[in-house]
Amino acid sequence: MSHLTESSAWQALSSHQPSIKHMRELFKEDPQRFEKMSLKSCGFLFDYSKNRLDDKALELLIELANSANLPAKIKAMFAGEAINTTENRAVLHTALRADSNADIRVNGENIVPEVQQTLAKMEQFVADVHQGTWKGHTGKTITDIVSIGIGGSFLGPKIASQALRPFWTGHLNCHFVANVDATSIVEKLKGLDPETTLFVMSSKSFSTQETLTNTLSARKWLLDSGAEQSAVAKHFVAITSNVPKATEFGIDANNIFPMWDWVGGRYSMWSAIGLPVALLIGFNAFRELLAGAAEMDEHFATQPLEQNMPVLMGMISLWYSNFYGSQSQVVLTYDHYLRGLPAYIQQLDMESNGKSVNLAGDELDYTTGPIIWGGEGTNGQHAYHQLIHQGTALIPADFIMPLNSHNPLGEHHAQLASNCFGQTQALMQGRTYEESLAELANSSLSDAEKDVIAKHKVMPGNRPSNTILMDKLTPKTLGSLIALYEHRTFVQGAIWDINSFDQWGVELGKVLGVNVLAELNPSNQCNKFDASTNALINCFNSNQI
Ligand SMILES: O=P(O)(O)OC[C@H]1O[C@](O)(CO)[C@@H](O)[C@@H]1O
Repeated sequence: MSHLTESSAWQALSSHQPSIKHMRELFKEDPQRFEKMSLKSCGFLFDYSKNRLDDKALELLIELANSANLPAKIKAMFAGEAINTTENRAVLHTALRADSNADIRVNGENIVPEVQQTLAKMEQFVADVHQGTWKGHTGKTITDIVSIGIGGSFLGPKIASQALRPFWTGHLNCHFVANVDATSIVEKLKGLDPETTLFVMSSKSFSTQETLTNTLSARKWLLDSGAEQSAVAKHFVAITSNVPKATEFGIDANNIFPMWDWVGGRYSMWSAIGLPVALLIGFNAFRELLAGAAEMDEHFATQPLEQNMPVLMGMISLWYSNFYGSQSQVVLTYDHYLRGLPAYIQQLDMESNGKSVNLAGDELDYTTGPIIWGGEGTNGQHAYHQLIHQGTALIPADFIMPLNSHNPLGEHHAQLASNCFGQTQALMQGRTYEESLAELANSSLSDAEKDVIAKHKVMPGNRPSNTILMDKLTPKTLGSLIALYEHRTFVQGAIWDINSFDQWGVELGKVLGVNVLAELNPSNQCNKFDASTNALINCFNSNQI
């Protein structure tokens, strides 16, 4: 057994779990349950009362967090300790949104001035593009941004741009290209004018195959339109921590926005990786996004564990993973602008906490990161909610909804809200056999038929959910929301004693992919690999038309 599973809090949680009553009972017994199990902070109402929790379970979860030294680990992250131990790096996405007077040190040096300088460079660039001072090579004003990047260098800017559509200034349109599948870039470039298109190339490492290939194709598209080589400087900017490689690639040194090895890719939208967002919503709004995240940082760093939103979210999610065998969790956004958020949280959480060894490298005897998925409500209600309500898997859900719509139209928003709240209620209370039977009382079915149908209509209930409400979706609330999930991910990694900040699991596929690429040639008969891989390669080689 590991240190964690041997701990008294873990053992006590295991023994206590079977005694937790159905949530229906818990709500009946305690009229104060919502007041006790909800929290208001950073512009959110966080309702966690519809969970399989009683006072004792909550107390023990906080005890587990304490026994895993969570408070000290939070301090270590904010202080810039090298908590990404396998890469010997600090983890300081929080420094990207820290106050300009803050003093945060990496290897003895305050990194805040450098962060501020980069923000100033971004601000100037946004102003130049918006005011038309920055022009394309034929002197025309830029109208379209094409952002090229993948993973953390794509999902953050993409979902933030989508979420903040009502805040776009109207100066620009933006298109995102991530996949190496040519269809992605070809379709995005259709209808764009090379003279008025600016490419923002985002790659922390400047070595990601997809991003380099797409950038080369973008450059070819520009040059094929008749532009001279010198035009590249007017149409390409890059964000990277590998400045030498970017200049070697041909990006003008003045057009490079730095980032740093102490920012993880999936935590990087607050750095210059967020440039497409700033170009769309303007720099003041971008600063609001940072301010929202900073507010959540402050909350996370200072609030006691039992009133700390990311801590509660993290511990509740861990409760289901480790003590109920739940393998998946769902994020349901009741807001069309937030439809991309589940995919973002999926990468954030699964790339961070999809690990099977602890910091010392020992294999774990407990479950880590769950499968995160989700989508937009109410659409999901007519697709996968059936399984969440009546399937055999336990899938805790996060419901996220702004109280006010950017598009108030008739009864739409009230209907959206009623669906959101109704779903959390149905998941919690379910429907008993007796209730199902009663619903059939006036039907013409025989008693035997009623019995069968009633059994099919039974919903077990006791299915957990959190609800996160905010007044309105704004740059600030979006910043707080994303930071909330970042810190939730951190909390779980800290308890599980894993490194949430490396991603060795994605490396092998990249390396093998390069070896395979060398074999893809119509005149080649491959026999270097296993029988399946050889056959797939040879099928490809012999079918090129
Ligand atoms: O920004 P880069 O270096 O191009 O990397 C892109 C993405 O690739 C990964 O390394 C692995 O998928 C992510 O963590 C990262 O965000």
